[in-house]
Amino acid sequence: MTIAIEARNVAFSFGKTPALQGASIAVDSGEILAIMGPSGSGKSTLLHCLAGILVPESGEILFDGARVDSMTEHQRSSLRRDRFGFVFQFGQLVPELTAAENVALPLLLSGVRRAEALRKAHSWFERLGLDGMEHRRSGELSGGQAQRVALARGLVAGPEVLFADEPTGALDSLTGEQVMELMVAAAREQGTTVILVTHEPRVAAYADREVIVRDGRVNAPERVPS
Ligand SMILES: Nc1ncnc2c1ncn2[C@@H]1O[C@H](COP(=O)(O)OP(=O)(O)OP(=O)(O)O)[C@@H](O)[C@H]1O
Repeated sequence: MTIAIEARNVAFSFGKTPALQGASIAVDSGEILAIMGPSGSGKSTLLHCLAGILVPESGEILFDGARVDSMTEHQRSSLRRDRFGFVFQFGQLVPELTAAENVALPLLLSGVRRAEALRKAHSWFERLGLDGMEHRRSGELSGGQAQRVALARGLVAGPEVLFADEPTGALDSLTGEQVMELMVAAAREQGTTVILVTHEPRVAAYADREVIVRDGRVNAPERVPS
């Protein structure tokens, strides 16, 4: 197995609040990893450090042989745009844009021509059960539909790593499972590595592996003796 992305002994604080205190994790290429753990344990901070959104105070982030933590802001921004995809808890669609324009956004930002970007965006609607929703704005979509649009936006540019922070957190459990099924199927098809933060065991069950973050460090899950 090739390692896609790795955190080595990463520390990060918000002012005097330590969020990560020596967190290490290596994620295999194509692996779907669930990061679990109590509220405030550092899950989102770890995701943000891996994704090059936050820069660790110490430790290393490695992606495809490169040190993400020592890149310039411009390099990290290009990395996020060109090689990573993101899905957040509240879809965070741009309300002024149609669903199709929202999905096309990462392609437009990478310089793909508008017609081509919209064509690629449209192909995701049928795939995610969103036929006919292309021209709606986010206010005209249900929570589950909006989150599927956000998922399409996260995957449309064929990212090597998809970062998903509580992607089902705002959905009821059935809708959440539908989003997870689509996410896992699309990721497997594209060979995308997925790093998923969730506090829901039913959501984590879709992953190949679960780790637990406690007090800013990563542990393997505790096994209940049988
Ligand atoms: N922007 C911020 N400013 C100040 N402190 C923060 C900020 N973001 C997170 N923290 C603190 O850092 C620690 C880790 O937060 P983080 O959001 O990574 O935890 P989490 O495990 O993702 O929590 P949750 O499950 O509640 O989302 C917590 O003590 C939190 O209060």
